[in-house]
Amino acid sequence: MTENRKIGFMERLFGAKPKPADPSPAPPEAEAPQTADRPADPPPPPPLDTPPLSAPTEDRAPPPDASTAPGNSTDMDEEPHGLAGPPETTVEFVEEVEDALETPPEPVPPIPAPSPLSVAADAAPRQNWFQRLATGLKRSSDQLTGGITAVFTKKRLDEAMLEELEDVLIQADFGVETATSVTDALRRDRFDRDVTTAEVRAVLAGEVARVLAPVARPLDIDPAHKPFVILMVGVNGSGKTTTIGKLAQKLSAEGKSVMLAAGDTFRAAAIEQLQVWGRRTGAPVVAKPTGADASGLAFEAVTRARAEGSDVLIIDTAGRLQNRDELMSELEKIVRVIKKVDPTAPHATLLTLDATTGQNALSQVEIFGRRAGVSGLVMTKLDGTARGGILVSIARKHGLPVHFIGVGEGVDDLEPFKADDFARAIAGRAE
Ligand SMILES: Nc1nc2c(ncn2[C@@H]2O[C@H](COP(=O)(O)OP(=O)(O)OP(=O)(O)O)[C@@H](O)[C@H]2O)c(=O)[nH]1
Repeated sequence: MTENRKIGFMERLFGAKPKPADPSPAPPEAEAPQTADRPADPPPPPPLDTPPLSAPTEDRAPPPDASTAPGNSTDMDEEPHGLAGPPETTVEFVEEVEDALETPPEPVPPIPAPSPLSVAADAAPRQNWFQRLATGLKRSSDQLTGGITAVFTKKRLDEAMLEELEDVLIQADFGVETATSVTDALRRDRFDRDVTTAEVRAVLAGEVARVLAPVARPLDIDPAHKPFVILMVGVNGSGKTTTIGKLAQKLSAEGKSVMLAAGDTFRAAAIEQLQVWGRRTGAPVVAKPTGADASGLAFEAVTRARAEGSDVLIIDTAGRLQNRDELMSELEKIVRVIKKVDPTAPHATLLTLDATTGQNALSQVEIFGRRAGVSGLVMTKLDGTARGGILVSIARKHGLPVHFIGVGEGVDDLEPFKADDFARAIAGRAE
């Protein structure tokens, strides 16, 4: 019987009822003309789902303009990626950046980043984190609940229902192993007995929590390192800069002195975006004019943070696709140069993963891990996908710590990752 089931399962995977196309094959290398300093990045892999709430997924089309968060937009944002002569090369701009470097920023009390989501949240009664998590994961949980309800039309659990459930879970990106462990557990405990959808969701939540518990690890800022250097890496538009802002806010609120480094020297808008976050959180920002060498900037930033006794230095980097060898080499160089100032740094290299990129995230973890020595993950935009199960696939395959997850653009929408909460929210067990 098991044998029959396995054959049926493979057929369903690759045969009569295939899973939707896997976007993981890397997009072809851009053959478009390259700029003198740096090739224009091809767009990041397309999301599998309908675009999320507002601007975010738009940002991942070329150019990867990250600055659509209110307060961050500039005229420059309209510039196509890589076009010559943007205003950031003007004397005024350069002076502005240099002035910003010279003038110590006035301490500004941290204010939450305004966003359509946080504004809406302010109007409504304030949600606690679990409620926001459950709201953020609603697309995923609705899709799952709908799929499970459609499968469990009969009371008594039979093999056909288990096979269909396996499909539902695989299509939600939980991965084959998690899907089979859920159905194996149900087969073992419930076969030929009455089962409700709530019981199925409870089994799913249990399995998800079991897989995620070992990777749900907080980001430990070791005070022995001063500064504790965090390098933020990821593909274009995955949420690096926004995550840096949210992290800076959290760390400042804990009483740590934070310095930021605008290492995405390729985009003026990214530099400005970080400066806005710096003003909001009272963190000084080390920046250079667009086009400056990113590793040189990282060197300066570590040197300055050390001289000023900062507790934490967070270095932004330009978004890059993992299959762009020369850009990944540039990242390796940044790491090498940081080590010249402090051989133990970076103390954390965080990969931000956009949950809407689906299966491609697996290859991002693998290649960024190999080239940049990723120490932990931040998964953003879980609110923009119905396939939040991808986090479970990544945890099972790579076992890297997941420090934070993002379920919105607001400053409160990033929280330390907790396996149980995530499991309950995604399985629609918000009670
Ligand atoms: N809905 C939602 N949007 C998010 C989340 N995190 C980030 N964003 C949005 O995603 C967009 C891109 O974020 P950025 O932080 O600029 O991304 P980036 O990785 O720095 O981008 P590049 O510098 O182009 O590589 C912005 O509009 C953010 O507001 C999240 O958890 N949920």
